[in-house]
Amino acid sequence: MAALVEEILPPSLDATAEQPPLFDGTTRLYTAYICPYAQRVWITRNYKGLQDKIKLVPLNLFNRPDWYKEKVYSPNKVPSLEHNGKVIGESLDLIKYVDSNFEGPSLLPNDPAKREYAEELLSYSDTFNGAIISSFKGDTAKEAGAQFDYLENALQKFDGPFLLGEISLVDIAYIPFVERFSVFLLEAFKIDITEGRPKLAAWIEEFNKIDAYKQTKADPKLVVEVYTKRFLG
Ligand SMILES: N[C@@H](CCC(=O)N[C@@H](CS)C(=O)NCC(=O)O)C(=O)O
Repeated sequence: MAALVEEILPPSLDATAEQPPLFDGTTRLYTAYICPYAQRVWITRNYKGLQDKIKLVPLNLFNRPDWYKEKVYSPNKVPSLEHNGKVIGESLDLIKYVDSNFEGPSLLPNDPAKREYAEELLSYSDTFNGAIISSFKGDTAKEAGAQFDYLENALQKFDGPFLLGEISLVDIAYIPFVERFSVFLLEAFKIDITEGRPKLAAWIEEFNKIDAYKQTKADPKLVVEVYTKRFLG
């Protein structure tokens, strides 16, 4: 369940910050507020009501503390999760890990047909993101449009506003990216991704009602700034 009271978010740690204790029994999500991969795990944690069980350790990715790579997680990326004496990474693995190793509502249905489709959609997410990012330097409307059509079609497969009907890890895997692409495409290309895609529009609207998600949304101004620099520079 979503927390009723809005969580006060801790400040991001930069290169000057001291390392929090490691393996002291606290479960920690090393994250960055701007990172869509980390946001997947953050939403999962919030949705399952694990705010008191999984502590957020936000990092400033532009001025990262050396101890993160040296002592915590050598790939030096976020997200990573410190739990039970080890640190593990990769957002798609982490959302499944958090779903199956912690309490709270399950975020994967038991229905085998839905499970199979979940895997298909999860493994498609890198292709989806990659195609949209490369569309920024190509025929944006056509190439990005094809990816949003894919989601629009996927949303028609099961009854209900979410990809498997009910909300699941699959929706949580896509929303951080759709959120950023939607802001950036509108601002930089005047493309409204919901135009002519009623299912996608309803999906985004449903998400915006969920506190577990709302609290994780990225600052749209920062998204535009970072994306413009990274993809149009
Ligand atoms: N495949 C990874 C990707 C994580 C990732 O690329 N995170 C970015 C921030 S959004 C990062 O930490 N980049 C820092 C770097 O690559 O040095 C996952 O799904 O968790």
